[in-house]
Amino acid sequence: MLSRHQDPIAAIATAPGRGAVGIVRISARQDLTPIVEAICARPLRPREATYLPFLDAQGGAIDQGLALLFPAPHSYTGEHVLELQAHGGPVVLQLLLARCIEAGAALGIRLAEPGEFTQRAFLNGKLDLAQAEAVSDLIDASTEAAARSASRALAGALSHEVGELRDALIKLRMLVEATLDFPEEEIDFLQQADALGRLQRLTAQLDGVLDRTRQGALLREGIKVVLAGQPNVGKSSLLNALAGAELAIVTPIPGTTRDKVSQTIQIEGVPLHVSDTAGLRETDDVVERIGVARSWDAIAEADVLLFLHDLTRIGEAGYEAEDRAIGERLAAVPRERIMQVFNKADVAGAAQAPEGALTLSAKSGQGLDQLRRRLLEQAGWHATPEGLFIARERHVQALRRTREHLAMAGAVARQEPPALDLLAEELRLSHDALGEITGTFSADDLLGEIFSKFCIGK
Ligand SMILES: Nc1nc2c(c(=O)[nH]1)N(C=O)[C@@H](CNc1ccc(C(=O)N[C@@H](CCC(=O)O)C(=O)O)cc1)CN2
Ligand SMILES: Nc1nc2c(ncn2[C@@H]2O[C@H](COP(=O)(O)OP(=O)(O)OP(=O)(O)O)[C@@H](O)[C@H]2O)c(=O)[nH]1
Ligand SMILES: [Mg+2]
Repeated sequence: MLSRHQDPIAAIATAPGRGAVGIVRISARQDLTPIVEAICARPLRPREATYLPFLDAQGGAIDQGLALLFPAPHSYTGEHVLELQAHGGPVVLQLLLARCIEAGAALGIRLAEPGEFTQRAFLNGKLDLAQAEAVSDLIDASTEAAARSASRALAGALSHEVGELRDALIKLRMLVEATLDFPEEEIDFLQQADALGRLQRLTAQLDGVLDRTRQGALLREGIKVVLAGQPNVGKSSLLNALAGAELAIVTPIPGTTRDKVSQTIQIEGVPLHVSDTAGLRETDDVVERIGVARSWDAIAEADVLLFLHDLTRIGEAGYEAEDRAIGERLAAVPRERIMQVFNKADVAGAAQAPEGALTLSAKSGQGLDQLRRRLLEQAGWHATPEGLFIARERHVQALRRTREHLAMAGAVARQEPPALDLLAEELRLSHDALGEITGTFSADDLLGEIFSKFCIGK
């Protein structure tokens, strides 16, 4: 009995629907000659496109197209791969896929699961885990910046940076382990200083990679921006202005928005997931009350909370008391996440917002560019898109853990005399955390989770 990873697999490798051309592909450890004979009725030269009819079991043509055979290990998956490039209709591709399953029955062929081709490329050492993730990010990219940086990650940009860190870490580990192996020899002071120097350089290098990886993750995941404040201050107007579309209903009636309205917008290629919420106030209206409760839920999850105020109502006692009450309830939100923004500057005359707050008008658009800049700043975006690679929160977390263990190693190394076994252990843990990025050290459930998010056929 073969294990799951050893079954031959088949899938339609192009997006379902009507394309000009569609590809059905098969990947198998076993020689694919029986399937080639059945469907193509002639031998194929390796890696050479051959135009021929794809035959059904009765010898009739399902379609005419190009057949391409990639003998192992020189293929995408590292296994034997057969591609049948047919016309792109969904029915013809389904027929061709069913024919492949039928012709491969004796080999034990089955339909591929999501991401299974790429998972095999990973298992066979064609791609590391960060590159495999970049394949999925490239396909899912919704902006040019995301696509270009995913392509750089696929080409190995993140893997390369991680590889350099790993090499430096390995040298350091060897130094420490060598000293551990010869306990009778006195640890000389120079060697300890050397280890400390290496550790410091490695940490500085890691900080650089961590920063670029964080930028890459920002490009992929974006940030959650929540617009909150009293009714009628212009939250929905601001969402619409940022999105450039009439998404949320705007009226002069306080309490217009009852439910959260969300939209993803782009600023310099960074996705911002912006949510407009129901105005915060005490109310007897059952529906509005549920809406306000949802506003508070959204606030709790915001990366950036845009606390919106009405500049024309500054100095109004009731209005200001309400704002203070909201401010008190926001005490649980970390200060640095909150941005104070005063709206309706177009009709506010000489009214002044407090120091440090932004002033703008959702109606006239004044101040919006400054808001966009501040949002990017608040998100921690300072990258230039050139040379940037896409990354995931998972990579950032792994690098943080790598760094924490390096910091502990540093603390141990500075002790007199340093506890070498503890130092070695922290460096090992650091190395393991780093290995999670490229998958040299990854749990099976992590792999399952990553590949299951791919589309089928990839
Ligand atoms: N028709 C087709 N186009 C495609 C793919 C595919 O699978 N089929 N790809 C699927 O994602 C991407 C290209 N990825 C590929 C990666 C490696 C190999 C390959 O044959 N590798 C061999 C030989 C390398 C070489 O000649 O330099 C190897 O690694 O040994 C092919 C496609 C995008 N375009
Ligand atoms: N002059 C002016 N009017 C604005 C501006 N922004 C919003 N308004 C007006 O203020 C009123 C309320 O705007 P909304 O965007 O619905 O306010 P909101 O904060 O979403 O209100 P709720 O959904 O009730 O919480 C509408 O009449 C808008 O046209 C602005 O910048 N200038
Ligand atoms: Mg509203």
